[in-house]
Amino acid sequence: MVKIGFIGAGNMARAIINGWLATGKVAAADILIHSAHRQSYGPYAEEKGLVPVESNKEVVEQAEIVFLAVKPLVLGSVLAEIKQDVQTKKSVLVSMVSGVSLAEIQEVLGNGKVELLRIMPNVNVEINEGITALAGNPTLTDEHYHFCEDLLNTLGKTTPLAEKDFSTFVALGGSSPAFVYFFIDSLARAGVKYGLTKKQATEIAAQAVMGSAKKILVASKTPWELVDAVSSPGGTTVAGLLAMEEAGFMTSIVKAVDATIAKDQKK
Ligand SMILES: NC(=O)C1=CN([C@@H]2O[C@H](COP(=O)(O)OP(=O)(O)OC[C@H]3O[C@@H](n4cnc5c(N)ncnc54)[C@H](O)[C@@H]3O)[C@@H](O)[C@H]2O)C=CC1
Ligand SMILES: O=C(O)[C@@H]1CCC=N1
Repeated sequence: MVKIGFIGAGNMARAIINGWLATGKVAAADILIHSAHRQSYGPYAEEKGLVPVESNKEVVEQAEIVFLAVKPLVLGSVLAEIKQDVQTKKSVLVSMVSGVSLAEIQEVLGNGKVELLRIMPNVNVEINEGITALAGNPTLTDEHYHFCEDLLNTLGKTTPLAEKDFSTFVALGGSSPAFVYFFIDSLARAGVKYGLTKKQATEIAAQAVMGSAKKILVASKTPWELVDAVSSPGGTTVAGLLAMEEAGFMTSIVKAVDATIAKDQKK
């Protein structure tokens, strides 16, 4: 089997790995992992049956596909560390690092042609309900692109995306789970204000959000038409919607997207 390596063992690496292990798409023994500190990847590797290795270089030496799951600030030093081995081994590098383009990665790696895939997943890949954007560099073969796409499709949905749109995708797909969790928590907190327990209120709010998202994905109506369908004339929903708008609901969402994009483009 193809060996898959992870450099970085944080939230995103674990979400992807846990998603694969849940479906059996990738065997634990085919996943190699290393990160900055033994205590941050050793116990996790042992718990899941992954193969812990001693250095980033070793990940590249032993894996055909290498996922870069580190923060933008450390990417440069990681690339410098593995540069030689990537050229020799001809590994495919898959970067999920936000705000770093394929051209910037290639520049650090030097002139040799390296197969690169840039992805932007979200944490919901852990429960196989993620959305992941993909952009390959010209060197990436169709075979390797489709292999990675197939791996990522088991984690939810994937979409090919022009690199110029990655910052927008970060806001709408990568960071947005946090925005939605925040919305659910706010709704639940309001339920607590009126006497529900937090657990009860969170379950009600989360189920309502999940059902609403599913409805939008299967309905032939636009979200606005669905809003109208819930809003009975003179009823409770329209009163709530107008209060949300008075508090600037849509503006607050657009501002969140603006700020996310601005931050991504500053990395
Ligand atoms: N958390 C999320 O929801 C998403 C994160 N991303 C991207 O994924 C990347 C990782 O994010 P998280 O997992 O959230 O961060 P994290 O902070 O949870 O994990 C970072 C990992 O990198 C390791 N690390 C640090 N220096 C290292 C080095 N020199 N060599 C090897 N490993 C090293 C750390 O030990 C840690 O395991 C970031 O670039 C982020 O932009 C992309 C999509 C969603
Ligand atoms: O907060 C971040 O920088 C990363 C990118 C997308 C989600 N988390």
